[in-house]
Amino acid sequence: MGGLDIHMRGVACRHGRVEAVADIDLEIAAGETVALTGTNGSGKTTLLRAVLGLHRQVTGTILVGGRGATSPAEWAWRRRSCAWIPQKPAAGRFPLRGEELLTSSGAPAEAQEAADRLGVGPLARRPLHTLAGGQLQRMYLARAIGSVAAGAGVLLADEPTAALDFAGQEEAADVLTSLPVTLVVVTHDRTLAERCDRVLEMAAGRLREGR
Ligand SMILES: Nc1ncnc2c1ncn2[C@@H]1O[C@H](COP(=O)(O)OP(=O)(O)OP(=O)(O)O)[C@@H](O)[C@H]1O
Repeated sequence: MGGLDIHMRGVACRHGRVEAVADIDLEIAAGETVALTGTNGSGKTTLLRAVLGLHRQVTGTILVGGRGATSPAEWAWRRRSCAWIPQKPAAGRFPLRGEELLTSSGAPAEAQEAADRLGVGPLARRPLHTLAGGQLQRMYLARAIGSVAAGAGVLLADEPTAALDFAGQEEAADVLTSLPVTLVVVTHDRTLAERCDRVLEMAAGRLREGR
């Protein structure tokens, strides 16, 4: 199994005066699949965004594949190494089309093939904001598959099955847990959590091992 390891020591994240994440120590081995569960607002999204450098008010140490990120070149490496399925797609200034999202994976042909397999290939010409929630999640999953084909060793997925129908949830769980990467998936979906090697629970910004 491929993948990169993740190391966190004393990680804390603030949103202004709100301490969203506190005192996180975590080791995830290369190729491990980890479900991150917990109450709403407990800091799960903030923690994933911190790994990607999308959240700036972060202290402590985060290493992916043994490498920290400070310089723009290091952050560029981190973003290539970590495929990302966001909870809410960023609203850009211009409507982004499906095929642009797929191309942003770094492996457009593989991402398009994955979109075809997931049943959203023909929708790739449409602006993303015109897709139904489940179609959009499938498009992001296809982009993540492209990112892995392009060399990402980690997949950070934020509630990737929340908008899917039952069959879609099963299919997405199969795809997510069989990719040759380290998976950290924020989810409230028990079936997906049960398929992961470890379940971690967050409450009020702190982490504990669920099983
Ligand atoms: N942009 C923001 N500005 C201010 N506070 C924020 C912002 N984003 C998140 N927060 C706060 O940080 C805390 C953690 O939020 P976060 O989105 O990380 O939680 P979560 O565990 O992912 O929740 P959910 O399961 O509901 O998606 C919450 O108290 C939230 O209100």
